[in-house]
Amino acid sequence: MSSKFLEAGLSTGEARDSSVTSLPTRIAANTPATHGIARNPGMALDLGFLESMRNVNRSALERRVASLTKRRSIKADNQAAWLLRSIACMDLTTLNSNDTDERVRRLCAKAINPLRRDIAEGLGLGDTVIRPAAVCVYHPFVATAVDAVKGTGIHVAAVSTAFPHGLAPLATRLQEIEASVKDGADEIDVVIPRGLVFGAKWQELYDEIVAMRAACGEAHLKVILGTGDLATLRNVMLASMVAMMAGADFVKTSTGKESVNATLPVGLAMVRSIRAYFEHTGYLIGFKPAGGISTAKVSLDWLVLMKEELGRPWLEPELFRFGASSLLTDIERQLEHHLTGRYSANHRHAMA
Ligand SMILES: O=C[C@H](O)COP(=O)(O)O
Repeated sequence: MSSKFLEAGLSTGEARDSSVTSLPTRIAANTPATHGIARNPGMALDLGFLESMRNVNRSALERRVASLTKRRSIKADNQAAWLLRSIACMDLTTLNSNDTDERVRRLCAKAINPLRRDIAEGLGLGDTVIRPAAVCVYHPFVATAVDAVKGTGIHVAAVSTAFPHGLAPLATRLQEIEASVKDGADEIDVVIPRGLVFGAKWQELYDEIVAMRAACGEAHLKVILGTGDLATLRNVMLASMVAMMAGADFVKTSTGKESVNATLPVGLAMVRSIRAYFEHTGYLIGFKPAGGISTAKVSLDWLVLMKEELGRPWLEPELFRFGASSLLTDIERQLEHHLTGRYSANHRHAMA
């Protein structure tokens, strides 16, 4: 397998339902796959635009998800290429109460060498380096992670705003962002206080996210909505839109700590908001489903959804990430199975 093969595996039209093609076609015509994506500057809060957003039909979204996930068939060789893409679009995460510097160093070591040598060799990767886009850690471990991945190109993402509930005073949350940036974080995952959504306090939510974006400086801002807490798909779409208007680089589903985390229908609602923002402003916003994504098969469903709904640019780490703590283990197992026809025990694919 060569890097050329990796690309071919993604461009052979595995997902067959192309009922929504206008955005992928337009973006493919104007946007290189990996470079030149202008950073979203945000815009003034436009309440009229929010009001004009149509109500979301949950069953229509569910039907669309079902058609995308049931009708796709990815051939075995291409499946390996897609799984490598899942790794490249991953924020390899540890967000546990018992995290330690040592655990974070092990996570970073895994990010640097995500595949066992025999698997990488079996796939014929040669000089092609496949690594997660970022490691994602709590603020106290940012400096450790920055040191551990230095020189590898792997980004360090920090959850820095009283994660996972976002309920500290705004000034405290902004200080935490500034401290993470100072310690070297390239990306900041912030979580919104969900109460602002229930109260339709869009101006307050917008102002908070604008302040967070300013505190990030050059670091990219991912805004976590905590979708499992937001009660309705309309709330999810409106909160996504407010976050993008306020300058989010990515919108992200969940913290991994809600009782319901990333689901495909909710993800589709957010992706449709990204589409609407693009149509309105011309800016491309990234998407990060996170929480409970632990199997290779489900990661393929997400990749197909991105490719079919938004197009090829959203199969790049600049615009798509999985937030996941255990997905890499299953992908490695599936790749081993692809090569040998056998599964080995999880402990042979050691994580942090
Ligand atoms: O942002 C990432 C999530 O916290 C990871 O959730 P997970 O442990 O369910 O994969």
